[in-house]
Amino acid sequence: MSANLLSLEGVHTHIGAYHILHGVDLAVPRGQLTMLLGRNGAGKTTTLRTIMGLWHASQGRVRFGERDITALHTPQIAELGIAYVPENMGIFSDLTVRENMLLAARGASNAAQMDEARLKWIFELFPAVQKFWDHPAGKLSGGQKQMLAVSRAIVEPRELLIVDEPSKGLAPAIINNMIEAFDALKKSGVTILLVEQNIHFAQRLGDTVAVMDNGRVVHSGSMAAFSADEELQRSLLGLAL
Ligand SMILES: Nc1ncnc2c1ncn2[C@@H]1O[C@H](COP(=O)(O)OP(=O)(O)OP(=O)(O)O)[C@@H](O)[C@H]1O
Repeated sequence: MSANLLSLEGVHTHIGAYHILHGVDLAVPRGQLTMLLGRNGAGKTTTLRTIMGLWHASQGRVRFGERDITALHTPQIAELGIAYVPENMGIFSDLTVRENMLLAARGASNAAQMDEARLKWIFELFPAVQKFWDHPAGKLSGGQKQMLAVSRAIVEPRELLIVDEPSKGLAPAIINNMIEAFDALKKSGVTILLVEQNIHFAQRLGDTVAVMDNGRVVHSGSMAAFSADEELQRSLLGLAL
């Protein structure tokens, strides 16, 4: 069994006439939390969308475990055990938190059919999901919406959880809650890939780091080594952690 749950090898992605990814090599080690960093427009979201089959690689390979998923369609990729929370979170504002959760739970037509132990575990990770269970999701704060989005993604067991900018626009206290929740998720054995702009969030949670620039991964390694190298951070991100 490979040490990497997910890997991209030489991935090129075109969006219409634009050549966006120029040979992305990325490894997401099993059981770890990998942070994908990079300046605005570096290609992070495009990389996530290519993994999920929302864009298709024009060259290169995406592997999930032993499987080549490069040409699969998004529902097949999700079915294999990958959950994806896009930047806009995909929440239905007019539906209640409960209804949003139900839509994500395959096979459950009412809350009583959702896996009770799993739901209890999600409520422990994200108490706001329980607190606002019967409220319209549109009324939740930004942080609560993000918690609901991640809860939806894990309502069914998944091997890999991919989240685009989970800390975006959140107040520091809420960011701390998110950090605790992702830490608990990681301890439960889920492999996680996060795109982040918040460098402190990245540093506190990441085991592994990959930095993108101009449609390529230009650095990868341990987060500890990256955190200790201010010069490298400055040259890749234009700032120090
Ligand atoms: N639908 C699209 N059509 C044309 N160009 C696009 C499209 N989506 C993204 N791009 C371009 O691709 C490049 C990479 O965008 P992407 O969203 O992947 O970057 P990112 O690293 O996630 O940036 P950010 O941190 O700002 O979200 C950018 O130059 C962007 O303008």
